Amino acid sequence: MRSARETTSPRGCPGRKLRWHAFAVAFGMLPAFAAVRQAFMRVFHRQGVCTLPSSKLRLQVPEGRIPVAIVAPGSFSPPTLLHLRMFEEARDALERTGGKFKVVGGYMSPVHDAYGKASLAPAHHRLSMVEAAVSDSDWIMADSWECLCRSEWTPTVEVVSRFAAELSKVPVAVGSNRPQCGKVQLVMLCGGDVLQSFNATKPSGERVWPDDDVEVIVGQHGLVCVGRGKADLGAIARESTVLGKHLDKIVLAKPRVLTGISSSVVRQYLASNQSIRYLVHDKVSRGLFTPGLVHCAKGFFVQVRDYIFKHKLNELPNWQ
Ligand SMILES: Nc1ncnc2c1ncn2[C@@H]1O[C@H](COP(=O)(O)OP(=O)(O)OP(=O)(O)O)[C@@H](O)[C@H]1O
Ligand SMILES: NC(=O)c1ccc[n+]([C@@H]2O[C@H](COP(=O)(O)O)[C@@H](O)[C@H]2O)c1
Repeated sequence: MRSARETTSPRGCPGRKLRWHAFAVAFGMLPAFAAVRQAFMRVFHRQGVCTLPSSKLRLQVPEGRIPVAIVAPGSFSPPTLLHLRMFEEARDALERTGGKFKVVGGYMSPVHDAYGKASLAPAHHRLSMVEAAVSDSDWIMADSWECLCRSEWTPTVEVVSRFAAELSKVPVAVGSNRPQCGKVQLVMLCGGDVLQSFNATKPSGERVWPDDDVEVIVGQHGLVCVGRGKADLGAIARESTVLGKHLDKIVLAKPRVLTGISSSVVRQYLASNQSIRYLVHDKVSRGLFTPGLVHCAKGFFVQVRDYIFKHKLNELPNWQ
């Protein structure tokens, strides 16, 4: 497998972008500078700080295979081992689908703080934890565009479309053909709860996911969904008007092992001062990835504990 690091990037000068990115990340690790970092990332967006990471992309796939990249939008507050496991399940499911696809890379895209869920740790902490969680994966990457390079929450359809547009600039070789742009197909990755939410309506009567958005995400790109519980995902997809039209674009993965691990469970462990080891990647739980991450992980712990202290909670806070 050739990696993008060994090749000349189609978008030129990756070294310079990486140095800028390293500076931006190091700078933003200091919590006091979080807002400055966001502004900094936005200002330098045009200069390449927020360009798509491509170092782990596979640039060659076997003859007859469609190169596919996977993007999982989510809160990742914090990222758990099951988020990583979800990517492995999704890749296996896609590559099993009639030997049609070859997965060339995966992206975790933490949502912007402005999404407004009370359980969101600040974006720079979540991004750093995601970066730590994927640090020893040879194919999953963390992308900062959605959480740090935008000034507000971005509907997922736009996130997915931006990934597709960026990946269309990456030349990939199929078999012995010369590398060509526009070959990579993008699919969104989600858990069964998100698939169910495609049919959900807010108390205001508004759809959680507008049908037009689902039409683009699933109909134009594709969806791989990993079961989290006993829900019959096939039935959910068939019974939905918009999903039902695109069953050929939906791949369902049914993990052999189900656990109740979720970010909320991890937050509850943290809140009650219990170990979170083996629920999250070790580098996330120990915060030993970089000096920056020590800060980040401590920041996250301190946030939760401060909350408990401040509110004199004897019980677990309801962070959901
Ligand atoms: N155990 C799991 N199996 C399959 N998908 C999962 C699992 N945990 C999370 N996901 C999926 O990962 C994506 C991001 O999830 P998110 O960051 O909201 O995590 P979460 O564990 O559901 O968080 P929370 O507990 O805070 O609601 C979503 O598509 C979600 O369905
Ligand atoms: N209409 C939309 O684009 C839409 C709706 C709900 C959730 N989402 C995304 O789904 C992800 C998970 O959100 P929840 O944790 O609320 O399920 C987030 O990245 C969020 O941006 C998008």
